[in-house]
Amino acid sequence: MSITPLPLPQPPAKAPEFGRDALIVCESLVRIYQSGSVEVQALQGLDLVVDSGEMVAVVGASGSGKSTLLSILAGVDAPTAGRVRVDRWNLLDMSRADRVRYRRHTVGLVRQQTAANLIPYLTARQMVDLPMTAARTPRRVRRRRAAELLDLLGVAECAERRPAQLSGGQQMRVAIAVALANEPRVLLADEPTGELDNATSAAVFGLLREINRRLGVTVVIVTHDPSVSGQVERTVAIRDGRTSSEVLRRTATGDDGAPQVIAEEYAVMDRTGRIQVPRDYREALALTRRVRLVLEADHVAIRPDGGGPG
Ligand SMILES: Nc1ncnc2c1ncn2[C@@H]1O[C@H](COP(=O)(O)OP(=O)(O)OP(=O)(O)O)[C@@H](O)[C@H]1O
Repeated sequence: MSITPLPLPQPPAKAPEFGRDALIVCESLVRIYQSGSVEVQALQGLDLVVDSGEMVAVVGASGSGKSTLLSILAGVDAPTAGRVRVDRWNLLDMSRADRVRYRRHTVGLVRQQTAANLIPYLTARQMVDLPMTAARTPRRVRRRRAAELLDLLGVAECAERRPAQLSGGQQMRVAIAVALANEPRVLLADEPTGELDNATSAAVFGLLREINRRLGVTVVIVTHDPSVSGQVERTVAIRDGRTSSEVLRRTATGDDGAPQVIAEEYAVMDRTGRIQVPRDYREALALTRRVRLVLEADHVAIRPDGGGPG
């Protein structure tokens, strides 16, 4: 029996470089931790592309590799293999001096425990001033910018207070102001609302959205809280150290003319064509080890194995 192959669309002569125009590109990122004789693969070939100006949430269960990813993007940790570029920096191959420059100017990091971001004996204004002093910003500019940032974050009245005199929400706002002090292109936040009550977390999210919109800073938030996807336009899910799916939200006009938020889930395909089929889909059709892929004119179908030698 002969099978007539479907005519395949012609690929472009030269495929464009993966994530060429993006601000953040992670490709096949691997991070292996060695603890004693045990190897832990925290990231197992993760792909992620974030465009300039985006606000993205990275969600995943505890241990899925979220904090590891953020530490690598922050220049605090180095990957074992793969490719990672932020702005013009190749994070896999960076001198010590460049790493300092990168951490000082390109990224701002807000850590998971609110207290870890703050210095107990400094006031809010002094803490925002510190990264600018390290960057040798003139005193006059530092003063003005610290006042502007504390005002933007809604904690202008806390400028002369130390961390112990601030509420959890105020501490987080000051920590964000500190992270923004040197005008980074990227703000990275690890569980920024993990220790806050619902109302305070909603307020902090609103602020992050405003910073993203008003300052044009690209924001990447890592959290185990799936409800966060309701707060951002794009949510990337990671599972077992790999990107598994993305949810995109957009506003469209419904039949009644009212605006409606539409959330669509996509599977993420890596460069070699691998995708992860969600467990509920696999279970619904009893998809197991072997499936049939069928190329149709405008889609690829995955069908259960019809039998035969196993
Ligand atoms: N320094 C380290 N040494 C050894 N193993 C580590 C180290 N840091 C992380 N791991 C392991 O790597 C895996 C991923 O950890 P990571 O902290 O990135 O996950 P996470 O998704 O941020 O989890 P959580 O939500 O609990 O913070 C886990 O199995 C963790 O135990």
